[in-house]
Amino acid sequence: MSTAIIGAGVMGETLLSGLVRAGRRVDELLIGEKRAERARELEERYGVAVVSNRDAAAKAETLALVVKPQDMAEVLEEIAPSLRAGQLLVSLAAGITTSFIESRVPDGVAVVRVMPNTPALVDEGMAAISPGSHCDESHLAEAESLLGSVGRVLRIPERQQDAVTAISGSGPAYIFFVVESMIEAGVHLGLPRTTASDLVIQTLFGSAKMLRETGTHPTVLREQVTSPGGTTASALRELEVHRVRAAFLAAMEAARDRSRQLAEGS
Ligand SMILES: NC(=O)C1=CN([C@@H]2O[C@H](COP(=O)(O)OP(=O)(O)OC[C@H]3O[C@@H](n4cnc5c(N)ncnc54)[C@H](O)[C@@H]3O)[C@@H](O)[C@H]2O)C=CC1
Ligand SMILES: O=C(O)[C@@H]1CCC=N1
Repeated sequence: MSTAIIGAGVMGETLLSGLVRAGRRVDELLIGEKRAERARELEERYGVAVVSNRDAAAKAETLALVVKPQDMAEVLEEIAPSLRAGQLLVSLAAGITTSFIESRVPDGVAVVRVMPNTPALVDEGMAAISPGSHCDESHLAEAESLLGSVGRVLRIPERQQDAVTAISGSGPAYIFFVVESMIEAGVHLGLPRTTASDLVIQTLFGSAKMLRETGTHPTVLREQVTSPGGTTASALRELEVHRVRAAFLAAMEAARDRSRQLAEGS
């Protein structure tokens, strides 16, 4: 059973490397990639075959579509003549709906929409998957196995995908932004950059592990750190004064709205 990845940029390579780590045979993987230099790089790095999108569509049973939303219509136009009923298209593109894809491919081609994220690179990804209208359990299971090789997978109704994109799809960027900000603040407080960086990264890792392993609500965990009249209370007051909570709400609404716009091709 061969699987093709069309579009091997950041997310395409993340998926490819995860499949290889999970033990998928390289001769069962195909890549379609527009940039010749990038194609060569991946051939050298993974020993994987880079073929035309049409060949990938003709040969693979499952195709992961990992191009930008703005390039999706062009790719579908290119591969549609080579597709046949029974194949599975797994789209990882933000905003693009299953109906957008289904209306551009032959009847009987199954479509699953996925929102992955980059922590998949270290097998700690979070992916949300939704079935299109011609999907059965075997298609969902195949998409689950594809994304399950690089992290957790959740099945959700497609109407939730834009909100999911704003949380877990874009989410790693918010976390990295907070990390950058805390390191920079540490430098302002007089710490060497490497010390500040070590402190922030381990604090993030430890906090994430506490959330996952204790299952305790984040409010309770935050209260445990906040001694009455202490340092944390002083810091948190500043975050409230600077409306960080409201900023997250506005930021994530903007991401959700942008995901909706991408579906319209802008
Ligand atoms: N980067 C991320 O964190 C996430 C990205 N995504 C989705 O993944 C998709 C790809 O995003 P990135 O990897 O960040 O972008 P990217 O720009 O790094 O990768 C896109 C790749 O597609 C290739 N490409 C463009 N047109 C092509 C065509 N006609 N045939 C073959 N290859 C073609 C480009 O050369 C490029 O290598 C997007 O739809 C995005 O919404 C989803 C979740 C997270
Ligand atoms: O920024 C983007 O559009 C993509 C989708 C989610 C994360 N990266």
